[in-house]
Amino acid sequence: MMSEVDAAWREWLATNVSRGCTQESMIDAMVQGGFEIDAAREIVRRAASETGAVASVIASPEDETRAYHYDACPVAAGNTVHAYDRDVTVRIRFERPQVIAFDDVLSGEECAELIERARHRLKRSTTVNPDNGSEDVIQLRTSEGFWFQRCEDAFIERLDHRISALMNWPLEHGEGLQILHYRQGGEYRPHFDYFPPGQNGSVLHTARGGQRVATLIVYLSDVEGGGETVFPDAGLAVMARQGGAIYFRYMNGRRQLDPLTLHGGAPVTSGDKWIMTKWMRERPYV
Ligand SMILES: O=C(O)CCC(=O)C(=O)O
Ligand SMILES: [Fe+2]
Repeated sequence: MMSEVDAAWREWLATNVSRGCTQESMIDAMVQGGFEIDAAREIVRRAASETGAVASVIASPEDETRAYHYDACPVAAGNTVHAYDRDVTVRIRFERPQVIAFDDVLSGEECAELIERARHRLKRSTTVNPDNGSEDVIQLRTSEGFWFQRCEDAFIERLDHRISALMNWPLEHGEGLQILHYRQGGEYRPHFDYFPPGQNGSVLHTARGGQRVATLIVYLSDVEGGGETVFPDAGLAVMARQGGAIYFRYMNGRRQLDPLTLHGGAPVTSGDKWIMTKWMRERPYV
């Protein structure tokens, strides 16, 4: 457990406070980064009062525009999107944060094939260590995962093309598809998919392709109980339904990051949960 706030964490705190992040979201991120919850609460409270005092002295009209600016929705208006080789149904559009839920991104057969291919190749999921960028197994993320190489064969290539068309973002900017399996009791506590600016570990991850800009999570199975994707600061929960997906965007054209995209996978109370995730980067991921 960490209790010391080094220079990188200090900068991260100051940036997030001035950007208007909620204290709860910062506390969550610090706990994910290895801090004890009470220490994180106290550190965030102190940072908010210090930075808040400075900010109020230097406040200018510009500060009001520092809140995350929402660019136009990445998915064109309409009830269906033609994505490469498939018509995908739009279910829900949410503006703040920018979240879109879809049905029929994958067929039942495609979901089953992905699960079969991944089943024997799963490894316990890791999380990025904020200090040194290494991938650690921690309790906050109890699932098993497997990565496909981008376009590794004809089947995966077709899905990579479809997902890139759906996300309206170049295929070359995408990480390889990741499969995750949660058993009963498995969960992924609230976190950001972007690499927190100002953390040493983030440097390693953004060296290739830059920052993450958006996520697509495809549900490969229905879940008997629990397992919804939750956005605690937005008061939003999306149920896992086989073939459906959720798209959320957190970096805009000004390179601001949207703290409202704090999200997690709620505990699976009954049955299994399988998902497939695509993360898009700001630049080609090569
Ligand atoms: O399991 C979920 O619904 C969320 C997964 C997630 O947030 C992630 O893999 O980054
Ligand atoms: Fe995530």
